[in-house]
This record gives sequence, C-alpha cells and structure tokens, in this order.
Amino acid sequence: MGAIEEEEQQVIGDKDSSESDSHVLSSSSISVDISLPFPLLSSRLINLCKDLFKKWSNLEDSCFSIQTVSGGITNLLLKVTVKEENGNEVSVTVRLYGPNTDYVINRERELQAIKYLSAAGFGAKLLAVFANGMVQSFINARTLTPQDMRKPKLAAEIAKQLRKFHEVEIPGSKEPQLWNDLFKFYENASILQFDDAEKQGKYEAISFKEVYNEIVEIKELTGLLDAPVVFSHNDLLSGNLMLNDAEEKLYFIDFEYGSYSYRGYDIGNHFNEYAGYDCDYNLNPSTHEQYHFFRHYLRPDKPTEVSDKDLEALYIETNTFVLASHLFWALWALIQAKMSPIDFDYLGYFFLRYDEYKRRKDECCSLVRSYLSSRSSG
Ligand SMILES: Nc1ncnc2c1ncn2[C@@H]1O[C@H](COP(=O)(O)OP(=O)(O)OP(=O)(O)O)[C@@H](O)[C@H]1O
Repeated sequence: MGAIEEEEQQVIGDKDSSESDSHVLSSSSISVDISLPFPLLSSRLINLCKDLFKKWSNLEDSCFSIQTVSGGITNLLLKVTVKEENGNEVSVTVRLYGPNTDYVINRERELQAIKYLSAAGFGAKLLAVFANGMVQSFINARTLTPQDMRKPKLAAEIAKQLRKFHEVEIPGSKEPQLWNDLFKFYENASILQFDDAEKQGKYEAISFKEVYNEIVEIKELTGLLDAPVVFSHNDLLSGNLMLNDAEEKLYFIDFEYGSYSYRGYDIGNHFNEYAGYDCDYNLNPSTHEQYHFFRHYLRPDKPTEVSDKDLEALYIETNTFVLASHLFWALWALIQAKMSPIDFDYLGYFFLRYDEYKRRKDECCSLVRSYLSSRSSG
C-alpha cells in the first residue's frame, strides 16, 4: 500500500513549512466553483496550486496541465500535472466537493480519517486542503471492475487489506456511527418535497413508517450479535479499489463515508457491490465466495486454518449487516435525489436497494435467528 512515491512527497513539500517537513498540511481559503466552464476552472486550479505549493508559485501557467479524472457521483476529480523547473513532471489530484454533499458526508470526519489512514499506508496521500476540496497524490493504477473484485486472488488481497484497514486506530470516539447516520438520513429523507410531479409521485409511494420500522428491527437484530466495531471504509465498491498490475499493488481510496462501524457491515456492504453499478443482485457472492473472503480476512497468514465456527459466525454477521447496507444506500439515494445536481436516477436507485432489502430480509433474519437460538441452546 502507499500511494505516493517518497520522492513525490518531497518534491511537493508545503508552502508553510520547511522543505523537509512534508507532513504539515498546506491549506488555502480559496474556493473553486465546480460549475465553471473548463478553461476558467483550469485557470482557478492553477492559481490554487500556486497558492498551496510554494515550489510552484513562480511557474508559468503553461507548466500546468489539467485533466478531468472523474465526474464521480459526488465530486469532481481533476488531475493536475506540473512540469517543474528541473524538468520533472509531478501529478496530483484535486478533488472539488460537489454541492450539497455535506448532507451525506461529514467532511471533518473524513479529513481526520484520511490523515491516519494515509499515515498507515492507505489511499492517496493528503497533500493540501482548501475551502471546498483537497489535493492528494495521484495513484498510478487502474480502477477495478465489479468482475475483478470477485476473482479469487483479488478477493483474497482485498480481504487481507481490509483486515489491515480495520486495524487502523483513528483518534476520537470509537462509537459505531452506523445507526446514528442511518437515523439522520431517515430524518432528512422522510421530509423531502420534489418540484417535479413525477418524482414527487414516486416519492409519495414510499411508506416512511415502514422504512422506520425496518431500521429499528435490523438495528435490534444486529445488536444481538456483539459484532466487533472497527474503523470501516463503508463504501468499498469497485470504483474505490485501484490496482497497479505491474507492482501487484492494491489501493483503497475514497474515505468519504469512513467511520467507526461494525466489521460485518463493511464486509456486507462490499459484497453488495458485487452486483455492480446496475445492481444485478444475481451477482451476489455465493457462500463459497464469501467463505474464501472470510478465510483471508480472518487469517491473512494462514487462511486454510480458519475454524468452521469462525467462518459461520462471520457469515451470519455479514449477512445480517447486508440488510443495513441496503437501507443506508436507499435513504442516501433519496437525499441525493433532492440535493445532488447530478443527473442520475437516484429515486430509481432507492427502489433498487429497498426492493433488494425486502427480497433478502426474511432469509437473512431467519438465518441469524436460528444461529442465535442454536448458540443459546448449545
Ligand atoms: N488519487 C487518485 N489518483 C488517481 N485516480 C484517482 C484518485 N482518486 C480517485 N481516482 C479515480 O477517480 C475515480 C473516482 O474517485 P472517487 O471515488 O474518489 O470520487 P467520487 O467523486 O467520490 O466518486 P463517487 O461519488 O462515484 O464515489 C476512482 O474510481 C478512480 O478511478
């Protein structure tokens, strides 16, 4: 793991610190309007970079080249490549937060987590922050596809890295945030109003009383499991996994939703992403695939030595929290349907996730209930 070459860290340095101290974070009060036309946006980004990094402040604008990496569902991500005086080329990413993303993302929590996760070798290095975004190192790797994630070798590597990720300690409260976040989403999602009549009609078809009761029921059920609490990524989809094939190096990126939560939630949420961007839940991982993942998660050094008892316990834990993950992203989608400027069928996404929740609910709940009763009678 580890996203930036040592060399690159030193090259960039920090505007307010000595050359050798590259760990003090550079910051600027500049804000860049995400909706600007590209040429104007580029010129603002150049000014921003010059303000943030002393080394670049005297370079001609022509030394900077800007490309869009991803429109994302949430942010705008740009790659800035800088030709420095010594002829070296350095690339960084600039992330501009999408408007209204504060409704679903706690930026303070994200920044706190990035500092410690990147120190532990995860994701891109955080190089600077500014009013509506951050600058990170550029990762030379390809983004995984949902099909890649389930390849046995990669699934084992993801499991191993996830185990390490879960061992990182982030200072501050260790209270699991899942249910707080879910109830907060519920509160915001249940009082929306859409100008578009068709959207409003679809929205009104949702029974929020039912959704509320489902959250309460799953919270109570998962509460019976004594699931370990760890710092969770909470959004481990293929787009947030990058691989440098030549170096066989896997990167977890995008810690926007990271928080202390239940390990089974993080794994279950990852498994829900096997369905890919089209939410084809026929692609949910089989028990065999899940056990393969669990073995490498539980015993990265000796995966064949995991006991059946431990495998079963993690299987139950994961497949209960799988339900919570559907509820979380279903409610997230409702808030996005109202708040996000991005043209995506978020309301449709709510129904995809909520319908899958309902389809799996009975099977998952009876699985955990029979497990708990066999445990108490045994
Ligand atoms: N530091 C980086 N270096 C290189 N490429 C990156 C980096 N960070 C992100 N990417 C690329 O950009 C894509 C989107 O990144 P990311 O998921 O962080 O953005 P996002 O706006 O949060 O998107 P979404 O809302 O869709 O999750 C990633 O799938 C990856 O391909």
